[in-house]
Amino acid sequence: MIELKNVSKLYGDKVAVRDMNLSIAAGELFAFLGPNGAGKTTTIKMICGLLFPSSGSIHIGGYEIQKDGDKARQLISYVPDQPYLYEKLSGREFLTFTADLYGMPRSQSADRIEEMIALFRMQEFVDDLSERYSHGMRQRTVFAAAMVHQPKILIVDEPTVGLDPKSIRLLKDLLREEACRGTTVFLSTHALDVAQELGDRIGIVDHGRLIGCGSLDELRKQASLAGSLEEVFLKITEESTNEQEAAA
Ligand SMILES: Nc1ncnc2c1ncn2[C@@H]1O[C@H](COP(=O)(O)OP(=O)(O)OP(=O)(O)O)[C@@H](O)[C@H]1O
Repeated sequence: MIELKNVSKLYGDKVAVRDMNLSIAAGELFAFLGPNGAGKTTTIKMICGLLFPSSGSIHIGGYEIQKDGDKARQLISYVPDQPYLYEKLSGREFLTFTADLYGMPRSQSADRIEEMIALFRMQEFVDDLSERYSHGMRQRTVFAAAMVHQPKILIVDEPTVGLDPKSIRLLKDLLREEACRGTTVFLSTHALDVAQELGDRIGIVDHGRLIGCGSLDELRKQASLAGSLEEVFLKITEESTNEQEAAA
């Protein structure tokens, strides 16, 4: 569903993503990890078609993102780490606006919007202006909007930051259910417990390179460790840093 072939991205001389190859199947929940500045956001922006690779190719549902960007983007919803809303719209108006943008007929979108309001427990605030929303309410509204047109691919950046434990549980269950329904979920996070609990596979990126990719057991083998994802992550990234330093 998501296919990156030899993808690199340069900002001037700075290599943000280096020769990345990655294939993510339909219905997979893929967790993407990496230290600050590793290249995660750049990779996400390229998958969403917001940035183009300097070299290599990206296919989304079979569509090449540079040639068939509109068709590829139609399959994707992106939930950024900062939930942005139009302050003078209510949550319900924002959901309607989003459904309109995706070309959903009003007869179809009305029921789907009600479903999303119930799923994200937005009933109490959905008709208030979003300028009054707390961070958690904003996050839930942005998620509901991202899912209103039933995207085949859901890309989420740091979804649990600033949420209370109940909302985190709701979100984790939802992402798992979406994947079970066949949605491809690409989850970028620093929360290793979330990645360990949810990820079918985990990709570790460092200095723009994919330095580990597989199930937790496969990553444990790579690190020669039987520990938690945190221990495995630290070992793999430390080895990568040592290699970089030796090469330099
Ligand atoms: N617009 C830009 N111009 C120049 N350099 C950039 C730009 N955006 C990102 N970079 C650089 O590219 C590298 C990768 O950045 P990116 O934002 O993709 O990392 P990240 O893994 O998302 O980091 P974080 O976890 O801190 O959000 C960093 O060295 C960053 O400084």
